[in-house]
Amino acid sequence: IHGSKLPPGPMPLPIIGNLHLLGKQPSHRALYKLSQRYGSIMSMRLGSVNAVVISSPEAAKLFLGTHDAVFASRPKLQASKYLYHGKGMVLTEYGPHWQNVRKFCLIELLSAVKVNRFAGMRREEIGLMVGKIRAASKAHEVVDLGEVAGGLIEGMTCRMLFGKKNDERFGLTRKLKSLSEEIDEMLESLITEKEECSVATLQRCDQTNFIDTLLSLKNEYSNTHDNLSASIDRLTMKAVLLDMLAGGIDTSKTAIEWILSELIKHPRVMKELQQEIKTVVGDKHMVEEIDLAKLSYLHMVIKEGLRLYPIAPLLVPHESIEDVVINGYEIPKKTLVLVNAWAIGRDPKVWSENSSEFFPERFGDREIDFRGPEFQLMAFNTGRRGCPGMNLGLINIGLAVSNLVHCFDWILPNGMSPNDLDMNEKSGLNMPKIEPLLAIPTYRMGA
Ligand code: HEM
Repeated sequence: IHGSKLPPGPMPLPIIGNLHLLGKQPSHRALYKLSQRYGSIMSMRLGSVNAVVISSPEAAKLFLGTHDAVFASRPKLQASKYLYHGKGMVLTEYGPHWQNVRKFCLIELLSAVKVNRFAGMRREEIGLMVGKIRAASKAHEVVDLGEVAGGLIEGMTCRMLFGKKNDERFGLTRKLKSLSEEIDEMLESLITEKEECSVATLQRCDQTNFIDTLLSLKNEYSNTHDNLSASIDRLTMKAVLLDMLAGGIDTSKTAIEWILSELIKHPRVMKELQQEIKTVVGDKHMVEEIDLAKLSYLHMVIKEGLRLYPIAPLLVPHESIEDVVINGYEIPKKTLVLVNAWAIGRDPKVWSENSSEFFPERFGDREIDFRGPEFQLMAFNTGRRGCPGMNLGLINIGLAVSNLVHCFDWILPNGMSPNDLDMNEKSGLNMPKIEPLLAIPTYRMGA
């Protein structure tokens, strides 16, 4: 395929291609600026790799809707080489192995039924979090809300996957960033420990966690030629567990931190939300999972937060599995596709001139949802490669945010005004906040 029919884009340099254009600011911002010049379907060369960057809902609909199947693979990244050789889900190329693993996870871990089974556990963890913040409130201490959210989500995720938390093997956030060998050792020992457990011990557990499910499925099917069990070898088990940890913890933690930052910055929205929660939960001291469906303003707040801060601002890179012509442009096989969810979330053509403001009411009279057919709210992407943990993620965020604002009022330390809150994001795949959100809680439920 010759250059003339590729989508427009900046002229590449030898060897580095256009990499120099990504420069100092976060890539989603740099790519947004370039797209304003070259268009919402833009060619780039990232080193020696052909890439296309998508920056409007219409273009996203073409690539991830109409031609979803063509773009359902992932490029081979450096990381996937040593982290279990693409045996998991997130970075695994399109094919039967990825299909089996994804199906298995959707049925055995992430379906509404399975997620619901852990409601009691989540309630316990929320209770522990509220208790800790209450103690901080009594002592007039400053709380790092990102850290609190991270601890909560890590605890809930580990209990779902492993049936326990707070083991000296954890400390995951640190480990995920360090050597893969260390992670491997941790997962290996967690699986072995379960394997060595007697059936009686396993049956005593009231909730079956994901490792148990993986192991029992393997035994159940080991004499058949079932695709699923053939797929679930030791390496796959570890790869999948790692994907769940990596995909599920930092994303929700970062989302909670951004949403609370915006709430503290906008006292009007905070009051409105606290009022809605009070009306729905009445005298209850905690918001429960069954209340979430009735909290429509909370959902608007969460959507607005993820519109402005899509935690994976360029999603996860997609790759095409065959040549395809879109809008007259020829897109060759093995093109890397980046979808700029951040740019789509701030496009004034979709969200009007106040697109960079935090204004949850914009969802009041519009039917825009994460699953929407028009690809405006792309934080999860709901196509073939879309986030399989969306429902779980939304429950976790909903529970954390609602309880943090129902149980506590928050002010900034050292007399800082909400207007001065730093809202800049770091470069990185999951747009973390540069400055941690520090705030002082006051318990709202009486003494
Ligand atoms: C706020 C919370 C979350 C956000 C914003 C989020 C966002 C995303 C995004 C943007 C993708 C890539 C979609 C694409 O490339 O088209 C993704 C994929 C994925 N997410 Fe999430 N996610 C969240 C929570 C979770 C949770 C709780 C889990 C599981 C416990 C999870 C597991 C995964 C996995 C396994 C994939 C890879 C899917 C595949 O390649 O087939 N995510 N997520």
